[in-house]
Amino acid sequence: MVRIGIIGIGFMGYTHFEGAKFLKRDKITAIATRDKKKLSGNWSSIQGNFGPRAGQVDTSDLKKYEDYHDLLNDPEIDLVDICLPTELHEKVTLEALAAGKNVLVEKPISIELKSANKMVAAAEKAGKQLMVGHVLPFFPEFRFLYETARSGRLGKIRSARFHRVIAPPNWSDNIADYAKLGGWGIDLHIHDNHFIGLLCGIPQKVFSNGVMEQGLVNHLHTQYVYEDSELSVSCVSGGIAPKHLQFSHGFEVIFEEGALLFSAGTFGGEWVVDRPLTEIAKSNKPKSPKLKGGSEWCSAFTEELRTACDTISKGTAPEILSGQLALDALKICHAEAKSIESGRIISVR
Ligand SMILES: NC(=O)C1=CN([C@@H]2O[C@H](COP(=O)(O)OP(=O)(O)OC[C@H]3O[C@@H](n4cnc5c(N)ncnc54)[C@H](OP(=O)(O)O)[C@@H]3O)[C@@H](O)[C@H]2O)C=CC1
Ligand SMILES: O=C1CO[C@H](CO)[C@@H](O)[C@@H]1O
Repeated sequence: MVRIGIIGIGFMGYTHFEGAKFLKRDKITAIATRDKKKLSGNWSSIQGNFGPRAGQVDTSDLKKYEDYHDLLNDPEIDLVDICLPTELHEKVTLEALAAGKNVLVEKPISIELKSANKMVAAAEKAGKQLMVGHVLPFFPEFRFLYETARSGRLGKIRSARFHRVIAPPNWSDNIADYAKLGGWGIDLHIHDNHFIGLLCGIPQKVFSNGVMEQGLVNHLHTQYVYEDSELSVSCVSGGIAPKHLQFSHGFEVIFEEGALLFSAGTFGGEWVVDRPLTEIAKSNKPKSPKLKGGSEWCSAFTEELRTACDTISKGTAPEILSGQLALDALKICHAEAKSIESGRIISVR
């Protein structure tokens, strides 16, 4: 059994906690929160932009720490799951690695490239796993797309178009702090850059235009430029949507032998799947493929945690959660900001 300790009980801490309930072998055994109410199980202040409001949680079987350093020093923790605000990712990751722990840290790895590089290097030096919680590939529709591309069943990808759009989030002071989070061009859109990197590889260059605010990307349209000039990849992402367009994401991917389409979001507080995953192969009629993974709101997080725990027990990190891919996704974000500012195509590498 891999024993997991969560640091930070906010939207993501709660989401990971719920996701972990569906793990068979591995378990959350400890939490660290500064909030006495949360230590006693009253998590009702937590509500993010998907999933239900948290309520009363049974914390009786858990080790409970008010100071996260005590969790880091607990020899009975195998994996530290850092669900803290982004500005604390570097500090707490380095502390956890120094304490001899394997780490799963929420996305984005950091907003600064220097700090992300430092984290990846520290994990290598410590001989511990640094995994970054890029959960998108664990969402059933995205997983299906990724697995279809890997299998070659529909041939090569010719065109891929993604979108991820939100209204400015407000479930905590931390998440409402656009500037501290690096703008939505990092905080939100890094999901797409990570997934696109996984699916199509890291692009050579990007060309973006969009809305910069306070020197950071708020909303953008990006064209990803690959050596293979026949591969067209683009994405629209950002945080300029109106209040009741809380969240929306999806894709249209055209392969040599077919297409996969998907679009869904939270509109006016309701989760709406406006285009369920649809496969249109060759001259076949559209069909809805059977999807893997659970159907709970937090199932993708269960899969992410299962993969992280398997990494600890097997010792090999999959590309999906690797610190390096998370760092490459951040490099794309920085290149996009430069492209918007300069009006030029910018090299990513
Ligand atoms: N993968 C995904 O889909 C998502 C990822 N995220 C990422 O997850 C991370 C956390 O975001 P989210 O959960 O929404 O944020 P929240 O603000 O909801 O939660 C963060 C928690 O961290 C703890 N915390 C805050 N400041 C400090 C501090 N100075 N010292 C110690 N603990 C602190 C608090 O927990 P406590 O009260 O327990 O001390 C707080 O509730 C971010 O990096 C964000 O980008 C966010 C949303 C979705
Ligand atoms: O997916 C997400 C939803 O929006 C949030 C606000 O940008 C992000 O932090 C998060 O990763």
